[in-house]
Amino acid sequence: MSTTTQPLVQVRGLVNRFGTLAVHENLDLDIMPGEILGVVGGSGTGKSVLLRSIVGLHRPNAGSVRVFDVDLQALNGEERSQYERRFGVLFQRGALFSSLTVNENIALPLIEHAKLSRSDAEHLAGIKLALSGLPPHAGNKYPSELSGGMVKRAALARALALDPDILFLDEPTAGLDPIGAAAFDQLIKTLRDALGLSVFLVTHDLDTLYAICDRVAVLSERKVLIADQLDRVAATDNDWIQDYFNGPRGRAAAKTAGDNANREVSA
Ligand SMILES: Nc1ncnc2c1ncn2[C@@H]1O[C@H](COP(=O)(O)OP(=O)(O)OP(=O)(O)O)[C@@H](O)[C@H]1O
Repeated sequence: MSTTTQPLVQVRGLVNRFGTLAVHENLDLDIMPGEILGVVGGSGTGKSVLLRSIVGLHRPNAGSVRVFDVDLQALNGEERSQYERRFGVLFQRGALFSSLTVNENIALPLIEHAKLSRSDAEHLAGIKLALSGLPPHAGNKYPSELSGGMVKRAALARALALDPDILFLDEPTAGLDPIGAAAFDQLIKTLRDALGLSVFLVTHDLDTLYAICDRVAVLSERKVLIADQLDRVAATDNDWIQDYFNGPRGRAAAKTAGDNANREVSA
């Protein structure tokens, strides 16, 4: 992880309401350079809305989002989209275009935003495909012809298309079997290490938190209750946190992480 202490993203005083439903009230959060930040919270606590607010897909009712020390809300549309290109987003269901092949899906942002020719874009798409751990022949398939795990990897390849500085992942391992989920976790970590990315990762997957997250932010009561290293978060005196981290599934994930660490030490 980078030693720079200046946050890459600073969310301050974020307010999001839908009618009478208050989702966020004065929420603050930092994303540090090079970190994998896990974002957890009960269903409906506003993890996806937070992600969408940061990447510019949802306009908050109040508050600021500073990215690379620039307040994105203060920019006009064109200036803002220049910054937003530095975000790669993997949506919950992949969100690939079903009428395009995987290669065409990955090439699309390169043609539209980087103004590359189709052949250059498809060549680069092949590289992103390989980075995401997919074989070259997967590029010629349509999303409906891929397994769930391959769709996630294809969507990750598209999120990487424009060489983002920050990767936003919304429940990337949801729906994957445990082996596929563990492999995807390692892929994210490898990409972070190799490309120096920062990763904002919304998840319900305790194994992911233990395996790859540098810090964990807990959303509760319309704000970030705590954002810290996992052991400190798990020790926090809060009912939801205790149920989540120290319930049967949390203890099992912690034990697996401990066993894996011991195996690495003795190997
Ligand atoms: N566009 C919208 N219009 C109205 N309500 C919305 C909208 N988007 C989100 N919400 C509401 O905001 C709340 C937070 O939604 P969000 O999807 O961010 O939750 P989440 O923490 O990601 O949940 P989950 O873990 O179940 O995916 C929910 O009550 C949701 O119904």
